[in-house]
Amino acid sequence: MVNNSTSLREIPLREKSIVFVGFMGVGKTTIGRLVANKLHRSFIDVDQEIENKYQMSTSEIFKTIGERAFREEEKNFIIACCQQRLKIISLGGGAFLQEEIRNFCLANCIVFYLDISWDSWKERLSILVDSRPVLQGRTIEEIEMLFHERKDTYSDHNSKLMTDRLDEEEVADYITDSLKMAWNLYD
Ligand SMILES: Nc1ncnc2c1ncn2[C@@H]1O[C@H](COP(=O)(O)OP(=O)(O)O)[C@@H](O)[C@H]1O
Ligand SMILES: O=C(O)C1=C[C@@H](OP(=O)(O)O)[C@@H](O)[C@H](O)C1
Ligand SMILES: [Mg+2]
Repeated sequence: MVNNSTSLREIPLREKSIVFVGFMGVGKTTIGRLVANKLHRSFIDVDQEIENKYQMSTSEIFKTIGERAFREEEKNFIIACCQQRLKIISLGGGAFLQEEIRNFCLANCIVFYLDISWDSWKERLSILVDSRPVLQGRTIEEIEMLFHERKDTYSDHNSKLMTDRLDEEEVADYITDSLKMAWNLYD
């Protein structure tokens, strides 16, 4: 369920943009796109926006302009998108490490945390590693440590779903239904 916390009062709840956060590979991009289709809202994937701007993959951006510059772009894009209403926005998994981004998203949007257990996540590693520069050159033990460290980062959110054992459609349906329920309850 979505909490009707005080920070969600200024904009009507049903007009707030929805922001998906969670560890890389949990499904933010895939689920965000599906939820946007189901709710007839436009979808913004922040990584895709940055890739379009630079005409490069995220891995190439990390290699050429560097992670620090990527993080600055990420912050600027997120702050711009989160000022818009009625959007579905998927962040990159590292974005919530920046306090400014966290605070801005929580103050202006509904933050939806997609969670996954380590056991389920590690089955996806082989399909993720080539496109996720943060995973490259790390041992599985280092990745597991990063996975657990990052959990704290996502602890500030308005709503959360454990996605283990749910396929993409099931996750998107659950989220769409819970949002509609919250809108009917609180707005
Ligand atoms: N609930 C799910 N069950 C199984 N696979 C999933 C699920 N959600 C996403 N995936 C798959 O996991 C991979 C990473 O998804 P993606 O949406 O790119 O994650 P993120 O944006 O969080 O990095 C994709 O291959 C996607 O199809
Ligand atoms: O967790 C991270 O630091 C990152 C996650 C990626 O996005 P996804 O979470 O969509 O994979 C992308 O922003 C970049 O590779 C860095
Ligand atoms: Mg993504």
